[in-house]
Amino acid sequence: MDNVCFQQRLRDLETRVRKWKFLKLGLTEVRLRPRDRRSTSVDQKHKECSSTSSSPQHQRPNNIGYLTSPMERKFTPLTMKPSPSRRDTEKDALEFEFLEGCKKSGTLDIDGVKQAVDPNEIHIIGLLGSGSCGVVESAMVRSKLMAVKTMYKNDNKENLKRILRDVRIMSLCNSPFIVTSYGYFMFNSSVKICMQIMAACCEKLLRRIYHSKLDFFPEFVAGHIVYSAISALDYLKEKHSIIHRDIKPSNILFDDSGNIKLCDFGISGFMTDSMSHSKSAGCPPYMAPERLTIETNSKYDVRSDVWSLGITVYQLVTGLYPFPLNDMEFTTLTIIANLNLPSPSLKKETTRSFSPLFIEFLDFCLRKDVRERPEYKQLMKHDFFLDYDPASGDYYKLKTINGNTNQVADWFNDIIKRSKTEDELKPIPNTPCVN
Ligand SMILES: Nc1ncnc2c1ncn2[C@@H]1O[C@H](COP(=O)(O)OP(=O)(O)OP(=O)(O)O)[C@@H](O)[C@H]1O
Repeated sequence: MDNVCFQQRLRDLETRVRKWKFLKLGLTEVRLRPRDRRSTSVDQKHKECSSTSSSPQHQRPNNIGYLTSPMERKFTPLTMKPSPSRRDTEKDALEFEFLEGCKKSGTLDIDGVKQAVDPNEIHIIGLLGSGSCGVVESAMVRSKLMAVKTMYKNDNKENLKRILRDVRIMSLCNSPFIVTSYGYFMFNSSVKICMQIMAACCEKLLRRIYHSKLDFFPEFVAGHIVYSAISALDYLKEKHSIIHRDIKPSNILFDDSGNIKLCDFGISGFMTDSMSHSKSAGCPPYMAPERLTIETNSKYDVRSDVWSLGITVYQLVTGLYPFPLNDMEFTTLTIIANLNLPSPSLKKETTRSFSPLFIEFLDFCLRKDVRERPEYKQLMKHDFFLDYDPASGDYYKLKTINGNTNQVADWFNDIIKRSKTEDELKPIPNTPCVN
């Protein structure tokens, strides 16, 4: 290998590792900062209620830096700090969008009625989950049970971008396969999105199943997940030119009636020419090979989400992440990105049997070479997808065979009954720990 080629390869590898480390250290640190945790208290919420009028630009930054470990702070070179005289126009635009958003803050659409709600009327009941950007809690607002996602604003531009994207996209969407937003509240240092409450995400369900030694997701549930997720992703693409970019088990939710919906648009992107041009971080273990390669990671399309859905479904039906994780993280990404190494396939699965249609469908989703991977419209013509389409006769046949009106709801409620809530927090070996 000549020297130029070797140097290029080294830079490539270094960038990939830095991206993953950034996600794991940087964003996770933000989630765990005690200062942020404190601000979830009811007192803090009340303090913030009247704070939307003052400009966030005149505030002191509420954190010292994005990477918050003392080591990282100590060694941040001074030259990395932007000069105060140089204006960051993108950040100014984001702050402006934030202030504009404040105008609609507090107007909730509850059961078709738009109403001005005071933040004091949010009565938190308990924690539903937490992610890299905030916490989700159940709450009662004017007699309506809802999920309230609180995201903390800091001085970091990426953090602000992420919050605004989540708010904007949640407000735009109107699909039975996407969690409904009722509205939001914007404060100086945090944002709350009020949304439809769901019963559990696939990640929690998988943990319950694993620790209670139950059977992993059956094929028919995987079929409903595929149908709902692809319908949601196709809606986002066709109606709003949006690519999700963060498909993984924790972002696919079930309600008690067996409905399956997508959530979390914090790192979604708007596409131009059907391509995404942003390098925003996603969750590396679920990222498509083309997103892990330096030459292509700034230009990719919806087929990257098809890959992430394939990995997610593979994991749900087998209980296993299909790549080795017990090695260095870097090695996992290299195996995914190497097109010469084979893709995972349910064909090789020995402990459970799946229909040839399902195996073929997942093989299509998991084609490493993006040029060979189908887009949504092609997947929607596949017989496995059509079997779960309510407009197709086969779906109803499936229901009658089992003499059951809602098999997914029955399966879901049975898992909840036979497993323990505390298992939702226990990780599964050899599976990415993303929340
Ligand atoms: N509407 C909802 N109803 C019930 N639970 C929810 C709802 N939305 C989210 N959750 C729970 O909260 C968890 C975290 O939510 P979310 O993924 O939106 O946060 P996040 O900070 O954007 O996370 P990350 O980016 O790490 O995926 C979810 O995995 C899910 O378990």
